[in-house]
Amino acid sequence: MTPEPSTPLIPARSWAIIDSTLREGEQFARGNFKTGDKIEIARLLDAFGAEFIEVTTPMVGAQTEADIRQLTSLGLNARILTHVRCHLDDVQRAVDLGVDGLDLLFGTSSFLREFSHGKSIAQIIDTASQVIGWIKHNHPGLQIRFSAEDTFRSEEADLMAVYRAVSDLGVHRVGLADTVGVATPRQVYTLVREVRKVIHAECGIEFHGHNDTGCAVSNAYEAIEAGATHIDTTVLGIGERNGITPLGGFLARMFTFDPQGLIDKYNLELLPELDRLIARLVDLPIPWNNYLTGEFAYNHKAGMHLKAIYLNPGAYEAIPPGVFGVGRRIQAASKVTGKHAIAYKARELGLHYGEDALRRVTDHIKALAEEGELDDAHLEQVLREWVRA
Ligand SMILES: CC(=O)SCCNC(=O)CCNC(=O)[C@H](O)C(C)(C)COP(=O)(O)OP(=O)(O)OC[C@H]1O[C@@H](n2cnc3c(N)ncnc32)[C@H](O)[C@@H]1OP(=O)(O)O
Ligand SMILES: O=C(O)CCC(=O)C(=O)O
Ligand SMILES: [Mg+2]
Repeated sequence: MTPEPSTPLIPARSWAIIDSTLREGEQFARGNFKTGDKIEIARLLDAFGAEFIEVTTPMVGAQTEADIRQLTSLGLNARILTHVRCHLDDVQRAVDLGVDGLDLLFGTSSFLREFSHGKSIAQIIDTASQVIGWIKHNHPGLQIRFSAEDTFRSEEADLMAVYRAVSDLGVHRVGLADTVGVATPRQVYTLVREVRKVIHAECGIEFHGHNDTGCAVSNAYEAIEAGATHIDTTVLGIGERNGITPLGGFLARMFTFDPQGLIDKYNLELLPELDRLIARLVDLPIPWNNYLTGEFAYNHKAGMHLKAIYLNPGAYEAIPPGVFGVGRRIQAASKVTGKHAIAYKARELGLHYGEDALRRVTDHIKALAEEGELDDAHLEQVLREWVRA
């Protein structure tokens, strides 16, 4: 059963995922994928239905370059993009690897202009013009994206000059990157609206958001509300520092607006497998409170919740877990349980109590559970003994 969409509806067809597990994810502390891992990740993302897969720059080295060739020869439906500096050397090394597009970037904040590459805004625009001009002339079939790294600590006038210039040069997308995860949802919304005004109508807008202040999912959502067309994600949110918008969290957010649109576009039931694959490869557990797939993401415990959950799970679930291939857990035998949950459990065992007996057995179970949850066998034992008593 899918819930009624809340308003406003944001159609899932209005945006696409650029999954960067194979690029931003390689910048995660534990991200060090081998060739076989990369193929496994790419195939599963493709089976899931990710529209784009972003991979690391071939400038990393010969192995990465060979891996990109392998990935682009797999015949995936997902388009493969490589993330490269706005430099002719990098671009020329990337164009013959079979990729569908290049994600160019240049830092525009004073931090990155001073401490990363040392270029002024005029020099950035000049270099972008040479690099983009070269790609369009020599490889007109390639998609080009230009991103202003550290967008949200850049001067708005500088950003508008850069975005207008690259849009005039014919890029397919511009990127806004919250590189240090400092942007608020309102800032993201406002800036995307402003960028929309200075770029061509057919130019897409991509958002890349880090999660340092916990806003990566909400910022991605606000970007879309304001007109962004592409969102960068990684599986489990892995990336530099504490990562970026997690694929699962983003899907959970967007599902509430257009459930059927997501079901039509993606094989959502593959999400747990994706999360498990990345958790295994980075040798970390899936967090207990992970969106949708965490061990307790669908755990129901309090008596007031349980009464309603048994009647209709939608009472305490925004998203039906089955759609994402996960199950719910009913924790009926805790100190915060109630008589409805106990009656339900008893009925499952073919046991029935009168009103008084139900109250007493419930109170007995609550008291026992003061020391901790009763497991299923213990609960069954108590319920059966109570009938005999
Ligand atoms: C926010 C982000 O995630 S951005 C993406 C980050 N991704 C990566 O760094 C990819 C992996 N990186 C690497 O393998 C290496 O850093 C390489 C191959 C790209 C470069 O390695 P090195 O030549 O040894 O340089 P190093 O990494 O120390 O320094 C970065 C260089 O990139 C330059 N640079 C930084 N941003 C840009 C840009 N947008 N466009 C062009 N050049 C840039 C810097 O000026 C510096 O070059 P310099 O030494 O001539 O000043
Ligand atoms: O290229 C981009 O848009 C994003 C680069 C990046 O990883 C970042 O700025 O955090
Ligand atoms: Mg990043």
